Amino acid sequence: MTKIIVRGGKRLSGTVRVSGAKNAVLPILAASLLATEGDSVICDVPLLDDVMTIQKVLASLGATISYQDTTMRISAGTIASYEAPYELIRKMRASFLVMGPLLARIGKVRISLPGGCAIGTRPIDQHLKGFEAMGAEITLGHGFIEASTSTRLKGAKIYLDVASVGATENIMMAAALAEGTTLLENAAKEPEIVDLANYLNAMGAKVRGAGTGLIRIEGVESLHGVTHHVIPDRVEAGTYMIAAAITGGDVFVEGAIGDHLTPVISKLQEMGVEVLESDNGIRVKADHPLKSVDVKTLPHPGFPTDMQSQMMALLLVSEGTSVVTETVFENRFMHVEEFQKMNAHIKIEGRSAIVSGNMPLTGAKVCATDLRAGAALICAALRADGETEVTGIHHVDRGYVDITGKLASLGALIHRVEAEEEEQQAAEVENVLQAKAVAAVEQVKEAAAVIAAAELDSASSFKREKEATVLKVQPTWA
Ligand SMILES: CC(=O)N[C@H]1[C@@H](OP(=O)(O)OP(=O)(O)OC[C@H]2O[C@@H](n3ccc(=O)[nH]c3=O)[C@H](O)[C@@H]2O)O[C@H](CO)[C@@H](O)[C@@H]1O
Ligand SMILES: C=C(OP(=O)(O)O)C(=O)O
Repeated sequence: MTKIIVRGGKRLSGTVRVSGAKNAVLPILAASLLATEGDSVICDVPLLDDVMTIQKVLASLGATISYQDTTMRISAGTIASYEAPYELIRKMRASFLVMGPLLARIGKVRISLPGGCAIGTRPIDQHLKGFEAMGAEITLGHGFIEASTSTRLKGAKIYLDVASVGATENIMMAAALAEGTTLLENAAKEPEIVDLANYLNAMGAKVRGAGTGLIRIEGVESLHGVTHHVIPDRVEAGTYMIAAAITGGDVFVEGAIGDHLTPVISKLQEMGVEVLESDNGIRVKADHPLKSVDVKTLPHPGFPTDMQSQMMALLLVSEGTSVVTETVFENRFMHVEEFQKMNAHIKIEGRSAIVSGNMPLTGAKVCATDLRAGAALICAALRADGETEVTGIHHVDRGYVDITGKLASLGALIHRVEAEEEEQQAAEVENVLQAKAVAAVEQVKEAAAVIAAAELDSASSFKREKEATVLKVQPTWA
């Protein structure tokens, strides 16, 4: 089992660079399917497990992909299949984002219901409602969705019941090639939506209003490949800001954009953390004790649900009691049980967690129940007394580029043990034990031999004595 081992108590300092945003690059790579001409060149791609998964989905549909360092080149001139493979779609929620581009580009798609982190039920009704409004016929059965349209999709007025990030992105991509204008109301406003709109517009689309609740998309006949730089990952940046604050450290998070992190920055400042924004990053300085604050997750520009568990880790070591309320997903408190193994005192009441601050955290064996839970446990471990072993690392690998390397560069005592490495270590220990056992047997044998020799020696001297005696008592006639 792969694990990350952290010895807590080190104050972090130095500079850490943020990678490209996972939640921006995934829809952008899906949108590359819309380019009939020219290659799409995507720069600052974070090389994460999720990126590898979507790359495989695109390849299975007929796109050609190559990459060098963090630059990916996609050629989607030919789409060879309308069927997205089940094994890939079930692995990751964002792979469902190929539905909009496929419908718009070839008018047909067969895709399984998506998987992803177990943080709630995560329906896709708003995506489907949007496609249906644009003229797609949709059937559902046996865990699969089939959608088709005999003509080009038609622009429509679509009101989202919830400001869903994924539905906004999927509908925006489909509408980019639809006939006529689409008005998307109650759209999500996340920075990743704006990045996708910028990418689509560079490809030749006409998307206006991204970042507000009303997006207007005027459909165009075709789109072409372009070069695009992905925005920095605000959740990764926020995680390093928490890591700095929880250790009472002083860290410059290079590349972090203040405007994308307003709710996180303002909560940190309320707690007494010094946050200094500049053109090329954000510096975080903290001196304990920190004050407790209440946090409620909301769609952007509210406090991001993807930062809730990391924030909870920080609240565990602040003075007083805090209330953390999760309104975006109905089951995103699974990290609480793991924190409790580290001596955290947290009580869940409905959609809120009552967090007792100022608890001396202790190292423990814990498991990442989802991506951000894993990051939060690592943050708590940086502050805990003793050693913490975090398993469930495949979740963390979905969203953090080299988290151990980046934290170690800030002075954290952290390392990763790969499953094979662990097996190898176990085999080495077994070899050593076996060698010791063999040596012990040899020693026992040697000792036994010595004893036997001694016994033999005393037996022969006894025999010699006896013989001597016998000789002595021999009759004179012999
Ligand atoms: C790859 C990606 O970008 N993932 C992010 C995206 O996920 P994702 O796009 O899946 O999240 P959504 O914004 O769609 O989900 C928000 C809420 O809307 C509900 N909902 C969503 C769609 C739908 O058709 N019907 C419906 O009821 C969901 O169950 C959830 O309660 O936004 C989430 C909310 O900021 C983040 O936590 C994820 O990190
Ligand atoms: C929940 C997340 O991702 P996904 O939507 O891909 O499951 C996340 O990034 O925290």
